[in-house]
Amino acid sequence: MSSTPTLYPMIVAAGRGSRFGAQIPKQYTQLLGKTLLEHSIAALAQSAAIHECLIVISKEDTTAQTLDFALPVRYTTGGAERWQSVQAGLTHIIEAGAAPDDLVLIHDAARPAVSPQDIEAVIDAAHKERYGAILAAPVADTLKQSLTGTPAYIERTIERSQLWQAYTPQVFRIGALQTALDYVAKTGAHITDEASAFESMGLPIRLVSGSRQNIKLTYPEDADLLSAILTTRR
Ligand SMILES: Nc1ccn([C@@H]2O[C@H](COP(=O)(O)OP(=O)(O)OP(=O)(O)O)[C@@H](O)[C@H]2O)c(=O)n1
Ligand SMILES: C[C@](O)(CO)[C@H](O)COP(=O)(O)O
Repeated sequence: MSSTPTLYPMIVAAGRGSRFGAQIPKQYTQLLGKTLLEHSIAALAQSAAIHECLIVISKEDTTAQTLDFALPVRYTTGGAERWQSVQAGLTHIIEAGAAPDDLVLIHDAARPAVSPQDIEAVIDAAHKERYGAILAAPVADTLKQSLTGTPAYIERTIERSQLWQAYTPQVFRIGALQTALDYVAKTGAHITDEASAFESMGLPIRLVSGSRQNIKLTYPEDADLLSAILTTRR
């Protein structure tokens, strides 16, 4: 394992934002006068460990290259699923010369409120791991599982003492992530984060407890909450 692995940051911004329901992809929604994508890159720029970023965009995207980012950026085209966008970004990074033991940091464009402290905590943790680490937060609410059917009724409560909600950044060894995503492609597994690819291979990924303010803009009501959080960062 290299003594000083290089860190390759990537932001995934090739989604449609269908649950947000705007006319434009949610990464271009304005909060406090800037797009979500500009906010998320500015958040990465606050980390002393990050000096540039690869942005993964959809092939129809004509907006990203008109924006003003806080970091030097490069672009590559994403895929239909989020993991395929990550895989495309990984291929770009490997073709640019990354070594298998180097690290890739993957962050959602939809998470603009990640703190520099949390970014550095998950990077530090990944440096100590064979495979990687992710930001997450212990589940704080009582979780219910519903019966099938409408209206929804409770079937049972899920014991939550070992439950976490996963965030980004997620940071992995590049060679191991490439193998894990190839495994996902071969098995056709449906995954919503890269840690799941390692789990499907029985490989350990470290959980790093982070701020619950690192929310993802998913539904319309998330916009006011994120604007309030970002206002406190000014
Ligand atoms: N094919 C995809 C799907 C998602 N993403 C990115 O992954 C992040 C988290 O995904 P999500 O919140 O699900 O975004 P969308 O897929 O755009 O939202 P939705 O599922 O509501 O359509 C977002 O920054 C999104 O742009 C991506 O790069 N490529
Ligand atoms: C990667 C992620 O943000 C961790 O919570 C989440 O899995 C993205 O899921 P989505 O369904 O693509 O929003």
